[in-house]
Amino acid sequence: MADVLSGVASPADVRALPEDALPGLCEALREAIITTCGRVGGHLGASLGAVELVVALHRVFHTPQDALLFDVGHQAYAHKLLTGRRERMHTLRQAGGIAPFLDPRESHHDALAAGHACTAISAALGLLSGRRQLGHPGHVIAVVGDGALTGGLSFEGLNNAGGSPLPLVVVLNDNQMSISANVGAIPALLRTRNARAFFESLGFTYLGPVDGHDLGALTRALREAKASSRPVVVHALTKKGRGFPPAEADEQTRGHAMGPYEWRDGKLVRSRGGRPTFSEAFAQVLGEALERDPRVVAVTPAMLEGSALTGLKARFPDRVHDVGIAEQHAVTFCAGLAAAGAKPVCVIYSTFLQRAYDQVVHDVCLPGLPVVFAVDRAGLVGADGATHQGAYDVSFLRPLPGLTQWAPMVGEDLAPMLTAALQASGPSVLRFPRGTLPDLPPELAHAEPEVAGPSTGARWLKRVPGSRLTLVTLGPLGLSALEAARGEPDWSVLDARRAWPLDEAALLEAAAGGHVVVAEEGTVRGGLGSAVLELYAAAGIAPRVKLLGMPDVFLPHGDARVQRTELGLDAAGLRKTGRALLGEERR
Ligand SMILES: Cc1ncc(C[n+]2csc(CCOP(=O)(O)OP(=O)(O)O)c2C)c(N)n1
Ligand SMILES: CC(=O)[C@@H](O)[C@H](O)COP(=O)(O)O
Ligand SMILES: [Mg+2]
Repeated sequence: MADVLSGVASPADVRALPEDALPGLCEALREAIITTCGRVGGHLGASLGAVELVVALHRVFHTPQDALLFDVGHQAYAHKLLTGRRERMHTLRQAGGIAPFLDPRESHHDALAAGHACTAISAALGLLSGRRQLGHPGHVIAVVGDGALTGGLSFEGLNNAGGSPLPLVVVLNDNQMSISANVGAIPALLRTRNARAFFESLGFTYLGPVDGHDLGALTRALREAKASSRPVVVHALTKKGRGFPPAEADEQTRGHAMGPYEWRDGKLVRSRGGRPTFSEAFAQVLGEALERDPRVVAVTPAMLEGSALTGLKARFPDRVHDVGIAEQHAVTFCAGLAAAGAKPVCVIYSTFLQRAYDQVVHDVCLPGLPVVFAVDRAGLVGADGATHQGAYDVSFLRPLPGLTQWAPMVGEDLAPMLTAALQASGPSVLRFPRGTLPDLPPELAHAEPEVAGPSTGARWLKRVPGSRLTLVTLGPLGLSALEAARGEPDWSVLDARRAWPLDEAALLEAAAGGHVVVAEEGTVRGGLGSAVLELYAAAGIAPRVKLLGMPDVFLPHGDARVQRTELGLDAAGLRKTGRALLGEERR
């Protein structure tokens, strides 16, 4: 089977295959996807479901002359395998390896980069319009999921495309799943005859529904779409996880994303256990808040699973809202809930909050509504790479008047910070990272009331009278700083606890020794470190300050722990920076 695939180095080879070789090609692609994800993890379910679609697209269209755009890009492993990346597929999502999503810098068969959902239709229409304006021929095809049709950006694209004469091809890959089961009215409509009327009324020719695993039917529909002189939608019905029974049977996500060790010897092994993640610990305290106060509600834009809210959704079906891939709506919906007197907690990944910036500014902060943003995946995210890094939330939220930004260091911080946020009269953020909860270090184990205490200011993790240097940190980095300061008798460590507003008195005290290192897992530019420098400038003092964090580049995929070390954010790196800062002065 693998032999069919090894003879395919480019889409031209796919087109050259006889029709009767295609089922074997699809089987080989599935085998390669399952093996790759088994070894290194990845977006298994969506890629398995799109195998026939990808093969049919490459049979009918000719990339790169024709531009093929996949929404998000998580369903496109077959496309990667058919476009010259097969031999490097084992490096998927690892440092220096094949990218998690699509990127023209990796292959000229990838028309545009993505990673966030709902961009494909707008991007494809822009590409087609630009190509036509510049006299370039070629078709442009946007492959979008049914989940993407819960997002407003997709509809902005459909509105523009349906009113335009350009022959954009939209392939709707409808598997009735987002990450979890898809939600809302539009996915329901897609399974009725009204789907045709819906797209036709938006100005598209509608082809389908077609069985998205029937190569012949798909190829015929795509050929018809290719011949169209108007915008056209090909509606393909697919099954997420197709061809891998454990993924097909996974009722929660149909194998949406798998860790590397979850499939062994043909069996799915869910390698759970160990310490809970920050998301799970947050869901636990959120559950307690939901129990305690009937006004509390939780809102997620399509990330029930990743945000560990599936259990809460089952327990509080009417108070945990999955609103679809609709970050802007999620935030403004929370504004409405808060205006009604409810206490909304918008649980949202840092990277996806970017899409709802105006809603945070205009709908929540400007009226000062008490919405709580639980900002998950804040900091390095690892394998998902540049599109998903939680790099910017502190920097883009810090200028907003009245918004308090909490950063728990340990799991014990979550409950008091959530309580403070729920009691506040204005908006708050709690930012926490991807990954498991850290252990309490011995220094703090005995001081639990202080660690878990209701203090609203910064927290001295180590306070040495007359210290020469203070490590100021945000979130779990406080633990690395504490480790770095062990054996350094004249270093103090201050956990800022909030990125904004600052605990000015504590931070001015931190500067008294003349040396300050500020470390955070967010972009250095505009982050906590910048805020500390602004404070010192306003106070007219000039300690020697070194800022550590995420640099001024888009950090690619890789192992987050390794990246943390490379950025000098582990204990050894912090110690080295502190010593260098003191050493520079000696010289
Ligand atoms: C703006 C944004 N929000 C959330 C996500 C997380 N996400 C990635 S894939 C996905 C589900 C997409 O569903 P669909 O478009 O139907 O594709 P499928 O996975 O079913 O093939 C979600 C919610 C994202 N990538 N971008
Ligand atoms: C493609 C996408 O956006 C999601 O599937 C994302 O990869 C989930 O990330 P987590 O694994 O951190 O939940
Ligand atoms: Mg889907």
